[in-house]
Amino acid sequence: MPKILSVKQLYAADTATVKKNDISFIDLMEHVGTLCFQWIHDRLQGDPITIQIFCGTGNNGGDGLVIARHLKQYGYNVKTHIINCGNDRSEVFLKNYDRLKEIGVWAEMITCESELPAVSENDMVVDAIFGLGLSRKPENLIKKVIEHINGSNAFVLSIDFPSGLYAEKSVTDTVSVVKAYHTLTFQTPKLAFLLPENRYYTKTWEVLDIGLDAEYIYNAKTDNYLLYKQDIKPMYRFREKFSHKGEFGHAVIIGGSYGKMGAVTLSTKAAISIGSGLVTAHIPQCGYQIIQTSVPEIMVEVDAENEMQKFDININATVIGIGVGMGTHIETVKGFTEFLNKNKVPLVLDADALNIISKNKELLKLVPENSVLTPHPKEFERLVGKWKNDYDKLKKLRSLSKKHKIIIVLKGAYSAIAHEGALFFNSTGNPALSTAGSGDVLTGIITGLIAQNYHPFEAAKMGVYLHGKTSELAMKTKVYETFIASDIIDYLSSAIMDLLMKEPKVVPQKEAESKNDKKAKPDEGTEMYI
Ligand SMILES: NC(=O)C1=CN([C@@H]2O[C@H](COP(=O)(O)OP(=O)(O)OC[C@H]3O[C@@H](n4cnc5c(N)ncnc54)[C@H](OP(=O)(O)O)[C@@H]3O)[C@@H](O)[C@H]2O)[C@H](O)CC1
Ligand SMILES: [K+]
Repeated sequence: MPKILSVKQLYAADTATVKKNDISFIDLMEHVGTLCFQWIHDRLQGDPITIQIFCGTGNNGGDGLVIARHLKQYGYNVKTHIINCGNDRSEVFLKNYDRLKEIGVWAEMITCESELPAVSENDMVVDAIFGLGLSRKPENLIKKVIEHINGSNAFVLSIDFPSGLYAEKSVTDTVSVVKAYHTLTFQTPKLAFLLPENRYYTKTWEVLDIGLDAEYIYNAKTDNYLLYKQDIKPMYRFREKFSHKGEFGHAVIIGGSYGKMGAVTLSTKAAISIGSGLVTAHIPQCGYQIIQTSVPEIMVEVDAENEMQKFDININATVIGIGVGMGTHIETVKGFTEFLNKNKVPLVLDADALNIISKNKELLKLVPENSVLTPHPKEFERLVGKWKNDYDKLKKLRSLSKKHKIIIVLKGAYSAIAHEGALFFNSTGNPALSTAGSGDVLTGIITGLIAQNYHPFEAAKMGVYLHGKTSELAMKTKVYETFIASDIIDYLSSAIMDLLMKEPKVVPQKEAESKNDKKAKPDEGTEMYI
């Protein structure tokens, strides 16, 4: 599972790599810079645009100088600038400065504002000012350079980090951070890229495997992980030939109120679609016909007329998903409180179940261990109060989950799943999921997975992953705006199939070119994993 390492661990990984792998730091930097150059070259293919490289005087700047040298040697139109960041110059920065001179290139020194080079919107900017080593907010000349880059409208590629963005704390001066289009970050994902407060600093990012010591990374302890397909795939359970619906559990969804029956419709439909053996909707009477007509595959139990009051479930439920569209009527609050007092079944709590708990936090003590809570940020704020910044929010997330031994899915662009003090960030999804009912579907998916005996932690990770994946797969025929919550359910099969497909083999470009005459089979790389 991809680990998100701390700055300290990344520096230690460097040291371990140099020590154990018989490679000097200058060679490591050469390797890193060459990878970045290759990334650029693969995309530009010799395009004569101007590439402006802005370097600091630490090792991030050193990477920039390596990139500049290789680009120059390949005939690119490169302008290299070094920003006077003070008197310190790292040893490998200086070495690469000399290597650049050796091929006849003198980097321009920017020592004052009047020396800022013109940057056109048609240029490409490589930002190699600061990386992991940023120790304070950029000021004076450096801030001016960053503002100049941001004002240019050029395509900005940041090396390792958008300069000015801290790896593990919040930015205090939002204008002194480079706003990159893309960031090539080294070896591991960075926590900073997953936080909404940093959304404007890099539109996209990717991890370059720079070959840091695998043993160090394997043994490094962390509480932050990014979930990818390879982490979810092994969880998937194939059905046996003689299996029957009795083996796949009974999911109950409690919720709904007058005018909000759509939420239960979506949740129950998602629970049955993800494979729960049986599904029952426990709803107010006003929703009876609606649910029976819209989801014929499920059963229905009714409560009071227009909202939930009694919560008298007469089913041997494997798991109960509760709260969607439920409202917070005074009688609902009363009934829900009594329900929590009596209930022993694992729960998935969403929406109004969370809103009711927010108003009486003592209720959290009644939530069974390993239940799953699925708040969106506003619901989470109601539960834990305001946070100072996104790092503080994550701290609150860990501590609430740990304190009550529950799993919390904090929904967002990188939904964070908290379990036993650790955070697991989801990597799938896109803004198409920002649509009404999307959360109700997620509740149904997670509930339906738990019904099938997936551990609630597994169900949360797999559910969030598949939910996100549907939105990616749908973009072949839809756009963000036209994708609605029902589409998530419709695309669940595709998301599961995608999970089971082997990854297409990535052939390095040179190898691919040399094999050009040998035609690839059309279905190569899409073989089923069975
Ligand atoms: N394992 C890897 O990931 C590899 C990373 N590489 C690259 O190295 C950088 C990290 O390099 P480092 O030299 O440690 O740090 P930076 O280049 O980011 O910057 C450090 C220098 O900048 C000064 N600094 C920091 N903040 C400011 C500021 N606001 N204003 C002015 N100057 C600043 C800092 O000064 P101090 O006073 O704090 O000491 C340093 O002089 C990593 O990100 C990768 O790009 C390697 O290429 C290979 C392996
Ligand atoms: K940078």
